[in-house]
Amino acid sequence: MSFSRQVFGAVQRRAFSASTRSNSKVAVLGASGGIGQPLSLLLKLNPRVSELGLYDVRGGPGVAADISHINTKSTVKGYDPTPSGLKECLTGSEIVLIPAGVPRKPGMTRDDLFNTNASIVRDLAKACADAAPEANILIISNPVNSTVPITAEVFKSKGVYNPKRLFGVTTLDVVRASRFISELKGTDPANENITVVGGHSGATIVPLLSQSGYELKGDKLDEYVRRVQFGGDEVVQAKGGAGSATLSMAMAGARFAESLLKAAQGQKGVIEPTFVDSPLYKDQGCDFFASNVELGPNGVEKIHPVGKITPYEQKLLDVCLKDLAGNIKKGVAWAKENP
Ligand SMILES: NC(=O)c1ccc[n+]([C@@H]2O[C@H](COP(=O)([O-])OP(=O)(O)OC[C@H]3O[C@@H](n4cnc5c(N)ncnc54)[C@H](O)[C@@H]3O)[C@@H](O)[C@H]2O)c1
Ligand SMILES: O=C(O)C[C@H](O)C(=O)O
Repeated sequence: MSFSRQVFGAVQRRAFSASTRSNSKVAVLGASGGIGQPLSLLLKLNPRVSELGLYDVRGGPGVAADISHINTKSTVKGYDPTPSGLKECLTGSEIVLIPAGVPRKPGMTRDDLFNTNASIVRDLAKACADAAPEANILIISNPVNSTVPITAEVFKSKGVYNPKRLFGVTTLDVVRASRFISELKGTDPANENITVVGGHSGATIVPLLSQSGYELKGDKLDEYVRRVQFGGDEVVQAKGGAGSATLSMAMAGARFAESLLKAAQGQKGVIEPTFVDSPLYKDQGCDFFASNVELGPNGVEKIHPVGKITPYEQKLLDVCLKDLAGNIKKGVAWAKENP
């Protein structure tokens, strides 16, 4: 049963019927924010989650108190920004989602967030490496192309890096690519699943429409690709300085967490696009790359190659790899200089 169906079922039936393991603790770091709150709400509605830890530099216990009244079985606890609060929130977590950090304003690129968010993610990664070294770490904070390599460096420096358990969440790009093609083709977006590879910013986002069997030509194809690559900017503009995508991101983050939980609980063939430590383009300076990844009880089970693409898509990929290599290099260098 799909997650959205489970959510609606939960709300309507007041009880969950899913056969689930009872020990999946999930932590959200940045739980009071624009993404953190709806993401925590969706996780509370997920019967696969037994315990929710909600941490933020401000307001974690308030959000937790509110969400804890929802009549699903999981327990919820909020944590304040004390060293013991963060440690307690993380201890025993199977999944840690990190949407902590500042969002863009109009005119900014995701890379403009680097100076603020790099240290936020580094410090939270240190706490994760100490208190939950075996958890699946899901990085949402931008710029994802750099914050994921920063997290890897932190885990490496503490001797606990497991490349199979670190994920940059790029699900929103696939959600958008699927929704936008359904608008053009008049199909049900729930049945679309467009492959998107690369990274998570501008030209590093590469939708592979040809693999879905659809064909767009000329300006129509250019416009579609541009909309997928710059969908985030659409929301930033529309919010006029009040932040970036939060609700759609919460849905995407909850979907990815659900997929990891399904895979951990024994379901086979769970595939999600995600930005991981990947062999695919290491020879071009990209130690991390988003492609379809089969998930399993140990995190990354199998990284799928990009597959057959058109000459048009190859050009997009070439531009992507150049930009992405720079973003990754920047994150690694910063983490080494700012341990
Ligand atoms: N990966 C994606 O597809 C994607 C999509 C949308 C947004 N984002 C990114 O997610 C991040 C959060 O966006 P938002 O709209 O929720 O921002 P927001 O400002 O609404 O919320 C961020 C939250 O992080 C908290 N925070 C800041 N420093 C912290 C720390 N050291 N420890 C714990 N919490 C801390 C803040 O108190 C705040 O509650 C941004 O960097 C944004 O660019 C990524
Ligand atoms: O656009 C942003 O800055 C937020 C996020 O990365 C998005 O794709 O919506």
